Amino acid sequence: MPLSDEFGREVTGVRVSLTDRCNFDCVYCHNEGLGDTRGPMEPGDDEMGTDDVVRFLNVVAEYGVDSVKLTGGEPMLREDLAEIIRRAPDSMEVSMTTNGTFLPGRAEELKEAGLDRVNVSQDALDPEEFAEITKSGAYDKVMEGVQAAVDAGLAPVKLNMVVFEHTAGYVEGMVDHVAENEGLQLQLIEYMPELTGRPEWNIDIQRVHDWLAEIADHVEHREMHDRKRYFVNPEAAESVAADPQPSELDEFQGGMIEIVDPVENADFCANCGRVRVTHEGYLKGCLNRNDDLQSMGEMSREEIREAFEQVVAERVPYYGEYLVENERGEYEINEKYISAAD
Ligand SMILES: Nc1nc2c(ncn2[C@@H]2O[C@H](COP(=O)(O)OP(=O)(O)OP(=O)(O)O)[C@@H](O)[C@H]2O)c(=O)[nH]1
Ligand SMILES: C[S@@+](CC[C@H](N)C(=O)[O-])C[C@H]1O[C@@H](n2cnc3c(N)ncnc32)[C@H](O)[C@@H]1O
Ligand code: SF4
Ligand code: SF4
Repeated sequence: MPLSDEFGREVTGVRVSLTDRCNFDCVYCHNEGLGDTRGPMEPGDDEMGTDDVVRFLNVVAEYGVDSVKLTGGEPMLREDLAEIIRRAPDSMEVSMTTNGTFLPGRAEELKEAGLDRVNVSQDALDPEEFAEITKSGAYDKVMEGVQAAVDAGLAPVKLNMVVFEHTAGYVEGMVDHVAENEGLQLQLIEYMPELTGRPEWNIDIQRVHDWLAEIADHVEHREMHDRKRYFVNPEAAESVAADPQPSELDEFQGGMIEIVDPVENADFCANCGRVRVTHEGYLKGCLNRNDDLQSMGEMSREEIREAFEQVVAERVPYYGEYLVENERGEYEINEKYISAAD
């Protein structure tokens, strides 16, 4: 039976950041709240070891956690990635979010190890625009990586595109791209300035919703985060039942566009059921907070249990509870959490 926080939010998933290292330097990167990705590429002493990650997953599986997202930094920089996946509990769906550069030649091996699916970050279809955003010349590798993931059956392969000032003009092209290419789906992620600053890069995500609603044949709500999914490929949309089961939607292969819009969205936070783990082995109840880190000590099973129960008990929806709207419509820290934020 999954644990719930005092806002009735069950925790059924974990997001594990395997490293804060990365071979890219994306201009928008929040690095899951862990600071700058730049620095040495060699494994740091501070990273959780293979056994710690596996032990953690086994303990939380006992609490009904049935999915894990491996992320980073760039999770494919971890040499023990396949081993972690292989030793993850069978009861868990294992997915990964990656920049895709290391997928060529390795996607098959990860699939065999038990990886179910991948999300690959891709913010533009043009190599120069791509380089401008990621500060990397690895465009061809990423395109190859996406194809390698499709070929290996890591489905659905979701392309993650951050929608902000630099990319707003590429959204239409990306929508066409996934509609035309079988095996791909698109996640349009609202730029989150909370950890990175630059609020002037924000675009109005509602305009993207409105545009997709106009061209979509079918619209669904995903339970997680109350996210909206638009089905834009007419032929593909017809193959979805009138009242599809979530599993059918997950299998949908073409023209599906999901919007991830967490910014100032209390409904998104009210439906948030995932706890995070930093590469150093700290639990974290919310992406946007840095005052809720919970140590797992030496990561014995008992310490993991205690810390996990505590972090769940202390989870708070960020928008709507930790931050509340004032009379001017701006979000500010709820008075009852002000001492925690100091
Ligand atoms: N604020 C906030 N943003 C999130 C949350 N989950 C995902 N995001 C944003 O969406 C980005 C992409 O998430 P992914 O790692 O691809 O995974 P996902 O979309 O959440 O999960 P799946 O759709 O199940 O693959 C994250 O890096 C965040 O920017 C969340 O719980 N809170
Ligand atoms: C931090 S990255 C880690 C995994 C991997 N390196 C990658 O890029 O896919 C995870 C996701 O966060 C997204 N992301 C990073 N910074 C963001 C921001 N400020 N706003 C919205 N999404 C962001 C990225 O686009 C990526 O899809
Ligand atoms: S690839 Fe991922 S972790 Fe690396 S800089 Fe880009 S968004 Fe951040
Ligand atoms: S509560 Fe935090 S982690 Fe959950 S959706 Fe809101 S901002 Fe994201």
